[in-house]
Amino acid sequence: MEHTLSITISSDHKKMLHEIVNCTKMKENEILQKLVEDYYSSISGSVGSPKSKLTSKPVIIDGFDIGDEVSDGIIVIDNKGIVLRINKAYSKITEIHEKNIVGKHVQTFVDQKYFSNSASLLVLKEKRKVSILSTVTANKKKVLLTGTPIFDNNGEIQQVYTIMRDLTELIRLKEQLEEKEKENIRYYEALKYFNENKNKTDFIGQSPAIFQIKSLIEQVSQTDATVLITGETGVGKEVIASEVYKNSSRKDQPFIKVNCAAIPESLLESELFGYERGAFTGAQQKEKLGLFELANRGTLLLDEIGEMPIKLQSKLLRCLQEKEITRVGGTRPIKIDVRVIAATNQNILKQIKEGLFREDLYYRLNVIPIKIPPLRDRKDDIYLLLHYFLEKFNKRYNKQKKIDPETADFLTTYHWPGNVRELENTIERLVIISENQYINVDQVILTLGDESTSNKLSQHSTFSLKEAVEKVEKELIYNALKKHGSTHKAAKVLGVTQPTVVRKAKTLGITEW
Ligand SMILES: Nc1ncnc2c1ncn2[C@@H]1O[C@H](COP(=O)(O)OP(=O)(O)OP(=O)(O)O)[C@@H](O)[C@H]1O
Repeated sequence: MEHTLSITISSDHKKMLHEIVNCTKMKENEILQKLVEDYYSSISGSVGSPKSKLTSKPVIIDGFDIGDEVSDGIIVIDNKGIVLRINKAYSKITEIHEKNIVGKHVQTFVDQKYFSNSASLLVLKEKRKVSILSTVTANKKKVLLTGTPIFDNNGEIQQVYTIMRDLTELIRLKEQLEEKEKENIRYYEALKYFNENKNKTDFIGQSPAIFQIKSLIEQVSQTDATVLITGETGVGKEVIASEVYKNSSRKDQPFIKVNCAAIPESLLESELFGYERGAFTGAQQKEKLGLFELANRGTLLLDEIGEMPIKLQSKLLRCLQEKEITRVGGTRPIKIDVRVIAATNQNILKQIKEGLFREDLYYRLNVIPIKIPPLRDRKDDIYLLLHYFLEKFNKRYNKQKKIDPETADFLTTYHWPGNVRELENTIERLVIISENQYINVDQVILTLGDESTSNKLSQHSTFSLKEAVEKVEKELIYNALKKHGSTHKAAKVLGVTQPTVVRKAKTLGITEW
């Protein structure tokens, strides 16, 4: 049978109840229910009732000891600052055992730097309720302290009770929320960018460097000027050459690409300039058109121009200056109308110094220089590109893989020695091999490890396997600690437990980060 219990609360108790709600964030009826339960159990004499606690511990709030039932810490001091009692949660948060604090002056703990400051002492000084933020030194926990004075009938402070709320979880949630919000903004921007550029381009990027290159492309596309594109391998030199072509008035004419490094030296001349019938032993009966002639009225990309044999460079220079070519074995100059774009990942100026590249050809090619910075120097683009490739490969392999913010963060901080090509290959591999919907940092590390870490290590053949594993572990743990600042966060990122991080850091000699 159910009974309805009606409770009448005095205005003093109402005030108190209100403060407990404020401090503990429990609901009013939850607190009342708890009090009623305690009351009933006190009548039946069970341990933990207000009465039984009252006999062993000082009063906390007007006769009711709710202390051990709540998750917030509670400390009660008398008007001299001596600690009368703490609840279990207080011990848990501060890692101070009840027997080590009860009976001592609270100032001792501030002096010994257990806490950065004390709300209880402040209440004694200011004789009013105060709320402050403090840090528990032992575990760096951020806590919110709300100290409330209890006055006697003469208006003197009798006791102070302080509620300690552990903000660690709250801060973590707040950080997570902020990260999610940032992620949403980035997603939104990436989506907006894709929608705006969907049908326009395969050239992704909105870093300041890429913006500049885009506006340069717009300007040079309208001319026939020779363009020299430089940058490390995989930065997108060919992509940019295509953009110049697609934006130019020659876009409906041929676009021919030739990799000067891929064609044997003996064949390159005839590939580029063609040959006349019977020009050399083995030449076919019929004449052959070279790539310059095939690209007539269009655009020719001379990729890896730095690899062009010096002998051929003078012929190329003549062709660019005279706008005509002579086939191998021929004497007749043939007029051509070709826009030349050259690309290289070599340092041509160094090659000039070493006598490997003609200076006059360099200046002839370098009319419009486009220098593409490495991917690691344009972090804004990494984020866009990784989502672009994720979408591309999800579509190709019919998957719905996602990248969590932490992983995206990691990918933006990685140094990408192989630039966009390496990022593209990595995302493709991750989309294929990842078993979960979310691609995580561990998988990325393993995938990158396939190529970079293991390659780097295999070059150091003096390492034993154990040493090599330790080296990788040390690097990963150190980087995670440095980036995330705490063993807890590092453990989460590395997908191991926090004690494992602490233990491994110790054995690997990581003492600071
Ligand atoms: N800005 C970009 N947007 C989209 N894809 C890109 C971009 N830059 C590079 N890529 C992709 O990265 C890969 C490598 O690009 P690309 O071949 O143009 O590099 P590269 O600088 O010419 O390399 P290499 O010096 O080795 O010839 C290609 O698959 C290309 O589609």
